[in-house]
Amino acid sequence: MINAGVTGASGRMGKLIIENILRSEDVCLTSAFDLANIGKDVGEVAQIGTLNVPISDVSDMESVLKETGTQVLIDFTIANATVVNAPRAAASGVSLVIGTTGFTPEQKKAIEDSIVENNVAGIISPNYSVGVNVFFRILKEAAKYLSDTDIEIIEAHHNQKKDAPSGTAKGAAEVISDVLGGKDYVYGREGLAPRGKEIGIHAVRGGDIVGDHTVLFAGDGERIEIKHQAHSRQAFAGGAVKAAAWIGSAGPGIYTMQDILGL
Ligand SMILES: NC(=O)C1=CN([C@@H]2O[C@H](COP(=O)(O)OP(=O)(O)OC[C@H]3O[C@@H](n4cnc5c(N)ncnc54)[C@H](OP(=O)(O)O)[C@@H]3O)[C@@H](O)[C@H]2O)C=CC1
Ligand SMILES: O=C(O)C1=N[C@H](C(=O)O)C[C@H](O)C1
Repeated sequence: MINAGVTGASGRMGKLIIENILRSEDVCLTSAFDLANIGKDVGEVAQIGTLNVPISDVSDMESVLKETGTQVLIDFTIANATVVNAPRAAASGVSLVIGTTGFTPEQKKAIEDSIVENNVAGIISPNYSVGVNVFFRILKEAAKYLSDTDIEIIEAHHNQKKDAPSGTAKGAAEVISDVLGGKDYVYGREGLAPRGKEIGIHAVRGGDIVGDHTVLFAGDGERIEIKHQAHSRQAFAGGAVKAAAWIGSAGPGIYTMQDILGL
């Protein structure tokens, strides 16, 4: 059994991850952190019954992780918080499953460095669903044969999402760019904006859309659209708990969802 903590425990993803941990035979909830509801039982906040795990203030992170024997921290918060909290957990010898998106390249590198320097295991993935990771794999194949087409990525999410474009859209662009030997990205277009060889990336925000990603390869006289749609956050939460079970028994290093899913 792996002892897991959850940061962002009162958030949309945090609450669902806690529900998934309760159903898991491999992962056990030992700690929870957030900005609000400090001291309240995390199960009561998530409206799933008393769990006897209080929500702790992140300022007490090191002592709480130690006292509770937490081995893996699952973090779905916001980039500016993760870049501070994840290295603190790593320095306490705790492995990391990071779902937060919106990092700058420097923030992502700082977290990766903390994983390596502290000899823990860690994964930073913009999307823990099986489907999106298969979608990435399909994009890698498609890009090999469609290098002459115009490539556009369109993502749509709910109106509460803070970062844009999504981490998954940026991940899709990276997969394609790697195959094509490096591409420039253009985020949206306005005014005089003739198309070049870039990958266009476009973000739509509205209502309760869970997460749609479409990659368009448009050529002369034809086009291919490759699309993933999440119907429920369960697709992400289930994957994050699976990753925690895997990371908790892995050796030190930085891993990907491809490693965990065997893709
Ligand atoms: N990788 C994946 O598969 C997925 C990734 N995500 C990403 O996960 C992140 C969270 O998404 P979501 O759950 O929808 O967002 P929410 O805003 O619902 O949840 C985030 C939670 O983190 C809390 N928080 C903010 N700052 C801190 C901090 N310093 N310490 C502890 N807790 C903090 C927030 O508190 P408060 O509200 O008070 O600010 C909130 O409770 C986003 O970056 C999103 O893009 C989402 C879905 C899937
Ligand atoms: O904020 C969300 O909701 C989501 N964020 C992730 C992202 O930015 O790619 C993953 C998913 O699409 C939902």
